[in-house]
Amino acid sequence: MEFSEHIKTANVENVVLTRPFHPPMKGTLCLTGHHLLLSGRDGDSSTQLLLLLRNIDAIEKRNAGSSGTITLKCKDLCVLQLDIPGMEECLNIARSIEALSSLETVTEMYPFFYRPPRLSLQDQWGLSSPEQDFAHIEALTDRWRLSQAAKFRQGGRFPVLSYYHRENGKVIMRSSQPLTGANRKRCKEDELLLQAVIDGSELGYIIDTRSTQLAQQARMTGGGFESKSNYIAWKRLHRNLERGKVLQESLIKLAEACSDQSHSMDRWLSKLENSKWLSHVNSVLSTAGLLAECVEREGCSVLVHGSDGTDTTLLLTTLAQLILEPHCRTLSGFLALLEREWVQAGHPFQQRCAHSAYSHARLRQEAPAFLLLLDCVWQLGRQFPLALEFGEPLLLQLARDAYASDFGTFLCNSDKERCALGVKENTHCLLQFLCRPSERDRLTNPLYQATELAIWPSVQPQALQLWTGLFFRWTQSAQCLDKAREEICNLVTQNQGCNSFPGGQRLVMLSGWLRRGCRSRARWYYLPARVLSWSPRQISRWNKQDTTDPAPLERPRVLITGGLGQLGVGLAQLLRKQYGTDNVILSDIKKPPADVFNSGPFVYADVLDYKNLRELVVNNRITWLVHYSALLSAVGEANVALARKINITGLHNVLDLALENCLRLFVPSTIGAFGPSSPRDPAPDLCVQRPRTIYGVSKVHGELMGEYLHHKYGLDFRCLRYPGIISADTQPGGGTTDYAVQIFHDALSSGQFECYLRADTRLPMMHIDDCHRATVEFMQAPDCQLSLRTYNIAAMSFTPEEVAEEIRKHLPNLRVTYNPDFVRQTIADSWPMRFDDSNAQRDWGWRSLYSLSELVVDMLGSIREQRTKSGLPVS
Ligand SMILES: NC(=O)C1=CN([C@@H]2O[C@H](COP(=O)(O)OP(=O)(O)OC[C@H]3O[C@@H](n4cnc5c(N)ncnc54)[C@H](O)[C@@H]3O)[C@@H](O)[C@H]2O)C=CC1
Ligand SMILES: CC(=O)[C@H](N)C(=O)O
Repeated sequence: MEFSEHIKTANVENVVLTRPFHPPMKGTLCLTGHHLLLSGRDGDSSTQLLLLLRNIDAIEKRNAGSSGTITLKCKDLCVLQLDIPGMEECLNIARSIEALSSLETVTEMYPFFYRPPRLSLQDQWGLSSPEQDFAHIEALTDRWRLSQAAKFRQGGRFPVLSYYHRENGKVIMRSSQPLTGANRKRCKEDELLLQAVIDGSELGYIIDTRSTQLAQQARMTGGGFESKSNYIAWKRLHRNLERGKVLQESLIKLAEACSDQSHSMDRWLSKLENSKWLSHVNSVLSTAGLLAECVEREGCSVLVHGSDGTDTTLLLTTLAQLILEPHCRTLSGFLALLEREWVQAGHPFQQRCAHSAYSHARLRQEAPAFLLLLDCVWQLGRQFPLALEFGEPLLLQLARDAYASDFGTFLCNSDKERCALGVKENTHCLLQFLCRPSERDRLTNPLYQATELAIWPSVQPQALQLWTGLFFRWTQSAQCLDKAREEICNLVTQNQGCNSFPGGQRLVMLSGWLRRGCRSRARWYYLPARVLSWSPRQISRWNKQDTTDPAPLERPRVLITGGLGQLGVGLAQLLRKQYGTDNVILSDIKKPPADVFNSGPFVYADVLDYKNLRELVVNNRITWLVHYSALLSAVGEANVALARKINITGLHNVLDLALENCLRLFVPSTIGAFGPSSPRDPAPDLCVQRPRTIYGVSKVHGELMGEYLHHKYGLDFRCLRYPGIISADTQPGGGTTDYAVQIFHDALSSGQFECYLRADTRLPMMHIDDCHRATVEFMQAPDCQLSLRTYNIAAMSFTPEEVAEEIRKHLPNLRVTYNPDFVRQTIADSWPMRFDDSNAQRDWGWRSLYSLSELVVDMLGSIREQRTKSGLPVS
């Protein structure tokens, strides 16, 4: 049938179009085989609407007198209304649209007629070439075996390589379910194929995207799963991901909720929840995280499948690659990934995207699996604003083109069908087109900064948001989003012209401003991370820039590791006063005393147990991490292996966590990070650092790692070099400066003190209150005020003799003897005598409050009070 046979009325005058964000437009409507065109005048200028008929999901007609109204509900969720004079014209137009928007013959569809000026049909179709990508990997098996294995898998989808981890050599494979059936059939070739992937000693995982129950039920219809006894080295994990009708209904409910602006808050929230769309996003992202974790962290190969291997399987393999593989996060890498994992892998686009959310037609094979993928990618981009080279415009275009496109990429249900119908010879490839330099500007993320690290998505409830750019696109103006993007582009350009910061740091600072706000430089920058999500609702809420109080949501959630030592409890007290008791969690591997346990949240956390730490951070929505766990100088020298483990391995765990979860990380360093070859009086921030203790070596390592990750990946790393800390309420944990605490206790208990350092050993010291205040002030300092990531802080400097002399002003009978301990004396002799902290004073206004005489008064007063309360004698 010719197109013209579907068109009874081709032109109608005086049609009025009503559409979102435009005034009504009157003009001439014209219908062609593939488009609806409305040309009219808007004031002095002529305007046009050109709508691809395939984009129309549902048509609703209404007659009123001699005219009629047609409502067109589009697959991209836009809703248009046409008021057409003449009832017959209206009916004819509606009938034509109904017929032409649902053409079934692929070669009649618009991509076969689309011939834009600068594109040639000779242009190559393929972006990715699996043969080339995986050329370095040995072929796993021969053709015959493959054909046997293919017969054993649904639709012939035998396990194929999807991703190869270059560092550990592990792979992600995908397939369909094995056809074991009720008789538990097996296939030697399939078993050998999987066995060939892992050598005998290893374990592999099979992630089955169905629940155990569904997988078992599949046996009744000829499908099934890999039994433990036949696939000995493979461990099956079942994760129930929704598919098909359930997903489609979820999209329909969500679109319905989003299109009605009259909902009250309660109704909106309940409709949103009812749609379960965000739960699907959550399940998919969590399972993709699990898949990536199996490969990267556990070092295991993984096979993924559900039933057909063409929907949920592809969601997981695509997202895992985005999480793990930096190249997939570039524009061309991502498009090649989509081509490989969706177009070539045989996602049935034509069936799945036949209808979108508005159609009244009976559901057949529709399911928004691809849309769900794009939503998950959007969530990743929102959580890691610098990590993806492409931005939201690309995702929106893909979402639209999957349903209705000028290009042939998403036609048909498999590559085989595409080849049979000559799609590649007779249509243009969208993915190829999007890679053209002319498109890049529009599609790239101005903040992009490549990172080699995996980007682990957070799936805690607050981390996932509704993709308003897609679902509210036609109900809320996106103007402010465009403006925000424009401003970001300007900022990036301006920053590129600013020579005062090295290239990488400029962007990091920019993102820091955008995320946290830098009030000291310019109010304008006080746009928190949410702006990067382009969410109109939030922009208007957060754009109130005049307030100087931190927004309540900006309150940090703090975790302190090693919190039961000399310093942790006091810091927690101070932070809790400012941010609320529940927002500060102390942790340690020791049992807390009752008063600490009762004063606020406490959890067990071993810094060597990465998983547990990660759980704590994720479950408690931690945003600041204070890493206090360590073995101090004297104890460390007595147990080098343990010190290395806790101080270095523990630190690496914390660094990884902080990077993954965008935490502000505080790691204290020490006067012990200097050695005999460093300037000693005073020691500046930057100088030779060659410490001679494992404690000092681990601290220098920490300073350098943190600074490196800051410069390379933007980690918000902050480090203060503390002097010896003097406290009355808590005991020091085995350092070289501990004598300066013990002397007060002994002075008040026995009046005698034996010092393990020589009388003239001068070291920098500080009252614990100053130490805590410095830490909190430094943590609160805006990024842009910090010219360094590691600062010395100083207060006073004294020898044992001098402090004893000061104590004698209050306790004249104090007797001090000196019996130097070789290890601690050697350590102390290698440390600075004084600290230069002028950078901290200049950059973020650091000042100590306690002098030696004030410290002595405070220490004696506090310890005296403690002893009296406990009924102990006071000398
Ligand atoms: N107290 C001082 O004079 C100075 C301290 N610092 C640094 O400040 C931080 C805190 O110091 P303090 O409180 O004095 O130390 P501390 O030795 O009193 O406390 C360290 C805490 O770490 C905990 N810990 C040990 N192994 C652990 C593990 N595997 N997982 C979790 N926790 C573990 C211990 O149970 C202990 O409660 C340390 O990093 C230290 O190097 C730096 C300079 C001076
Ligand atoms: C100064 C320190 O780092 C600590 N108190 C120690 O003496 O080890």
